Amino acid sequence: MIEISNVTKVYNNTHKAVDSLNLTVKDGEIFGFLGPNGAGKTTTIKMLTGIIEASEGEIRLNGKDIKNDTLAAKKSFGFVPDSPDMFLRLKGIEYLNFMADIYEVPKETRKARIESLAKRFEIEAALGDRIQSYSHGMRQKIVVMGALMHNPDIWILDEPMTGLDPKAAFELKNMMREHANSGKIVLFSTHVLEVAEKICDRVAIINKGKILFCGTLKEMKEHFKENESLENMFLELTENA
Ligand SMILES: Nc1ncnc2c1ncn2[C@@H]1O[C@H](COP(=O)(O)OP(=O)(O)OP(=O)(O)O)[C@@H](O)[C@H]1O
Repeated sequence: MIEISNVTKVYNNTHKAVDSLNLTVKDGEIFGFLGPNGAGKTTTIKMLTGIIEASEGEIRLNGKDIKNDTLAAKKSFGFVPDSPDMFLRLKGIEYLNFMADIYEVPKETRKARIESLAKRFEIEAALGDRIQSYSHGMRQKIVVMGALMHNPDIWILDEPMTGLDPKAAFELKNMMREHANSGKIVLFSTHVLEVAEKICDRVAIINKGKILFCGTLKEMKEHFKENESLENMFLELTENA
């Protein structure tokens, strides 16, 4: 379970990027975090993953407080940031082994995991190449693979579909569904409404740091007018905020 309680982030003592956010993500859910540019999605994800500290409030991942029990909390999730441009000098396989080392994944387990993920993402042939020679989509794939090396209960992904070709996006969506169906959590941010519409069990819509709506897509459709496209609902939500 992910529990976000009264979380606020103020940048430079002036700019409130996230304002008194409350959110609970339950086991078995794919949870979409939706919002326009600058809404506060990445800021929330950075607080969730312990990259930055909340100005106020509390965040727990599987009961572990990200501020006071950081290591235990961090072990429970795998994180895919919004830019995959990192560790460019490493070869793909070196990066995966590096991630597996950090999370103390036994040699045999990691080998099987790398083989199975590489096959799914059709990246086997490139694992011996440096990441700097990869396309954006290939970098995205290797970062996703790295985040999954320790088989985390909670997946946290910031705009994960960006740059993936249709086959890879399809595979990732299937993997997200399988993970949620096994009783685990997937939380991801997006401003691509169709992605959320297709795979999320619940969504939260955030704008100007505040949650405007949280619930199932069905509830959202009922909440607004029947049969209206998510895009219209989304515009309605954000325009009048
Ligand atoms: N390090 C920072 N210092 C100051 N302000 C910041 C910082 N990071 C983000 N902001 C501001 O906080 C607000 C929320 O930004 P954030 O990156 O969380 O939005 P987002 O929903 O992820 O947007 P996008 O979809 O464009 O990535 C924006 O107004 C942004 O300019």
